[in-house]
Amino acid sequence: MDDEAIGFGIEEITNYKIVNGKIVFGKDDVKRVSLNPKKEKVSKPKKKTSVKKRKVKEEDEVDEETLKSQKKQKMAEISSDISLDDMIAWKGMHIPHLLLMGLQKNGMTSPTPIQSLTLPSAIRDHLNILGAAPTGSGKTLAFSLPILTSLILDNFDCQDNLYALIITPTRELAKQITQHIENVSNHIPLKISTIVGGLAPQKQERELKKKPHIIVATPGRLWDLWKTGSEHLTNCGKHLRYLVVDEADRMIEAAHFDDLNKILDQLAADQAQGNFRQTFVYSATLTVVHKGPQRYVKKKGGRTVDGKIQEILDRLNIKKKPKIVDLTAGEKEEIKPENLLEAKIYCSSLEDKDVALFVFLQSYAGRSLIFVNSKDAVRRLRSILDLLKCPPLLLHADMHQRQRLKHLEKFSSTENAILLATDVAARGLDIENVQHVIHYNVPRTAETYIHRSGRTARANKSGISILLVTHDDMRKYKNILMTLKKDDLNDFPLDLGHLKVAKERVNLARQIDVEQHRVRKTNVTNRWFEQAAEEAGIILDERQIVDEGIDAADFKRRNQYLKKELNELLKQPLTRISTKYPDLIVKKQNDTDNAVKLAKERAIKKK
Ligand SMILES: Nc1ncnc2c1ncn2[C@@H]1O[C@H](COP(=O)(O)OP(=O)(O)OP(=O)(O)O)[C@@H](O)[C@H]1O
Repeated sequence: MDDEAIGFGIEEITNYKIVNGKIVFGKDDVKRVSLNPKKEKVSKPKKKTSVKKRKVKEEDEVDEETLKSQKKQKMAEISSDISLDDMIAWKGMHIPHLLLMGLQKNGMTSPTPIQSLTLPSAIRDHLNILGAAPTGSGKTLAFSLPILTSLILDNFDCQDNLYALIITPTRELAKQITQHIENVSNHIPLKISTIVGGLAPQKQERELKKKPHIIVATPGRLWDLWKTGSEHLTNCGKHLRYLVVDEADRMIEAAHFDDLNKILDQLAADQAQGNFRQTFVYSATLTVVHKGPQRYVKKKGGRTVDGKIQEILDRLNIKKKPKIVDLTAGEKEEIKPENLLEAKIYCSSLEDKDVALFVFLQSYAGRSLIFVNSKDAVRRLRSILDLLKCPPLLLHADMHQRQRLKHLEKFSSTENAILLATDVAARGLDIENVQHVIHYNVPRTAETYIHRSGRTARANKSGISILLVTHDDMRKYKNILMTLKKDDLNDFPLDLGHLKVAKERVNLARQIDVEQHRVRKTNVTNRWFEQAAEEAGIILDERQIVDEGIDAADFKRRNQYLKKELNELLKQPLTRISTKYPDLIVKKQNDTDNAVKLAKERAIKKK
């Protein structure tokens, strides 16, 4: 990091009012006061300062140097005498007072390492940034604070043009980023909109008519609105000052890249000559490259770190060399957050996995997030956990958006809750106090493993990630270990004292589920045949009816009997609910200062 950045006085704006949604600065004298109480002196005679409403020049007139010096001048002019003693750690980050107030309100009294290492370069030096840092380390504010700072310094005067565009892979993440930005923006007249699929496009078109300064979007819906000629988007490239691609390594994967590419092409085509735009690219796995058998490595697109970075720069069309801050690289480095404990439970069969999961959920209270690889697995596990009286909330791509958000909200607000999800929940979601992440299925890539695990142990809190592994998973498991440069994960010492009892219950639940599912499937198939025959006006041949030898009355009787038996067993508590973990889980709290120091040393070494 550039040490020059530190020591640049903290910028504060205090003499303002908000009139008609705009900041109007007072004409009072202002003074620069050190936030360091020791250095605080009686202020010098004050210079008359007024921050005039600035007409935004046509972008093609604004060159980088002019912009830099204008901003620097304003930074030097704007100061205050309000004491923010507890915010001293933000000194040198070039964050205006209005934002410091928002940060203070949210208890963010010091920047996280990725914020310390990127904010001065983004705000003062106007650099493009490529940032890699562990999950839960504050990357959202690392890219949001420079945008908000710039908007404040420009007095929100962007003539109703789109100022910043943040693109992200999932709807929930888009909503969450908007929320994080709003949380620290309560002192500024910010207009921000979330544009995602799954909600009525008409409503989002109305949102765009409000001409937000910032749009947070998923690429599919954004491109849909762009295509239909939404005014706020058409030609926005001429004025757009900030482009953020969050979870960039995911965004350039095939599933998302088509729409993203069209958006980037449009932005490039609209960009006027000399236009100064900053691009921020962030992810926890930006620099993860696959190690392992050559065949696997090739398939997963892994090469060298430099190769991967270059690919991202090329795909996102970033021409000007960015500042790269990588807090996940290095031979001995761990990509995971410091307070995350990783472990595995070896299971000899799928049945064993179900038993291990049940015993774990019964033994440890708290918020647990279970990841599976498919919607089929969601269906099966949901049914079994329901029968075992551990009902999970669900999150997968086939659910209606409202339902997805409702389940997430319920999970976030319930102390002992289970969320059963596909990888749609793997990236970015910031749910407070998730204590356990359980990988019921071994993920397909190391990146997914890192992101899933990162839903716990966020913002210096502790958490556990447990991988359930069977013999069939071994190849995938070994490949993940190789990429993460680990020999093996510790075994989680699950208390199997109640194994026999647990097995009995789980097996009953599995049996009920298999039978229920068979009946349901047969009914659905037959209903489909009947409907098709009716629509075609033909009489259904008896041989076409699927007959699995199921007698409806028989099934009902048996189903009721098994359920009653299971419910009787479940009346006896399996183990005592505990919040204590085995010894290996106790971890020290992270020391942010040390982390910053370490990261700086690393950055210097890398150079
Ligand atoms: N300076 C700070 N001080 C205290 N808490 C912070 C600070 N910056 C961010 N946080 C909090 O840390 C949590 C994690 O932040 P964020 O979601 O930005 O992580 P992330 O690095 O983007 O994670 P992921 O890689 O999983 O997307 C959030 O709850 C956020 O409010």
